[in-house]
Amino acid sequence: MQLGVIGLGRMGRIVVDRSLDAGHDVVAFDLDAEATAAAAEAGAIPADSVADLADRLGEGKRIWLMVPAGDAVDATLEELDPHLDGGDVVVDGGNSHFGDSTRRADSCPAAYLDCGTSGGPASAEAGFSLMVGGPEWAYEELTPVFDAVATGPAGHDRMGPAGSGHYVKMVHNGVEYALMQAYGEGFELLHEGRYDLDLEAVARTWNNGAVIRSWLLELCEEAFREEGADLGDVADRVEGGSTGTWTVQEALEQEVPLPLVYTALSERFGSRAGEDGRFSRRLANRLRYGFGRHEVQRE
Ligand SMILES: NC(=O)C1=CN([C@@H]2O[C@H](COP(=O)(O)OP(=O)(O)OC[C@H]3O[C@@H](n4cnc5c(N)ncnc54)[C@H](O)[C@@H]3O)[C@@H](O)[C@H]2O)C=CC1
Ligand SMILES: O=C(CO)[C@H](O)[C@H](O)COP(=O)(O)O
Repeated sequence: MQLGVIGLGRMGRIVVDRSLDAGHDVVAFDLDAEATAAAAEAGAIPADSVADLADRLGEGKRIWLMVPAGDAVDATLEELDPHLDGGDVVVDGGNSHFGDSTRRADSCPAAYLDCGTSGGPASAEAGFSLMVGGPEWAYEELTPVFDAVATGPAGHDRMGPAGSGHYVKMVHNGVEYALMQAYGEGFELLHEGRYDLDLEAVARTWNNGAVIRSWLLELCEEAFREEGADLGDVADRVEGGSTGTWTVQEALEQEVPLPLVYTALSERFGSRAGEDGRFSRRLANRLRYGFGRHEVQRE
């Protein structure tokens, strides 16, 4: 299949590389010319604008957007609009709000797939987990690309109609916040508590057979190995928060109690309000680098 990829940062570049590896042809564009040139070096056909990318794709365009959520998605869709028709498919693989995605699906001339993407840049080799919303025919049409970008056929599925893919990814991120909070609290007590413990050894032991083993816990182990058991100069400041905020807003609207997600989100806000250093938040700060390559805030 021929795939156009717009947005070649940490995540988009992985979409390009995994698609190329699976034998697909890729036309690539990023506002940053260096990112486009790097994708070309890897084997993609470079485009010098959104219009150029659309021209190079011809009829039956399949286009994957991996730009920051919000204005960049709308700006790209506006540029694509005159080049699209009902036989084309656009995938938004970023962390867009599900409400934005349903609005875009309504106005986009092409079939529109909202695709929640999990795994982060750290999953370049293993592949992502993809949660897709939108028309069934478009999902089936893009399945060879989803097979390539995900861990394989089991790593993606159609969640339902427009918006559902990003809705599921929003809730996924709420769970991610709560899990980070839970591990953070446990390690904080172990760090402050009555024994002088090697937290890397604790995490390694837990990761081998314990009920609470997980990839996030492997990233805790990695963080202690690389930063030291006291997390060195990793600051008590946790950035991000948009997807967790949306999760809590949706829970309030649906009257579903989500105290853990709300607490984890509040901890992030607290970390940015000058409250004093908490080990749990320092670990959350470092874990965001582990899965997302988000910059670590340091003292
Ligand atoms: N980093 C992560 O762990 C994950 C990120 N995501 C989502 O994937 C999307 C991309 O994230 P990253 O790759 O991490 O960001 P990034 O900042 O590494 O890359 C974004 C790229 O988009 C380009 N760009 C921005 N506006 C553009 C436009 N109008 N036209 C063309 N290119 C444009 C930038 O030059 C940059 O190369 C975001 O929505 C993010 O929330 C989703 C899952 C995990
Ligand atoms: O979607 C992701 C992981 O699943 C991204 O890494 C996202 O940026 C995480 O959210 P936040 O930036 O609020 O920590």
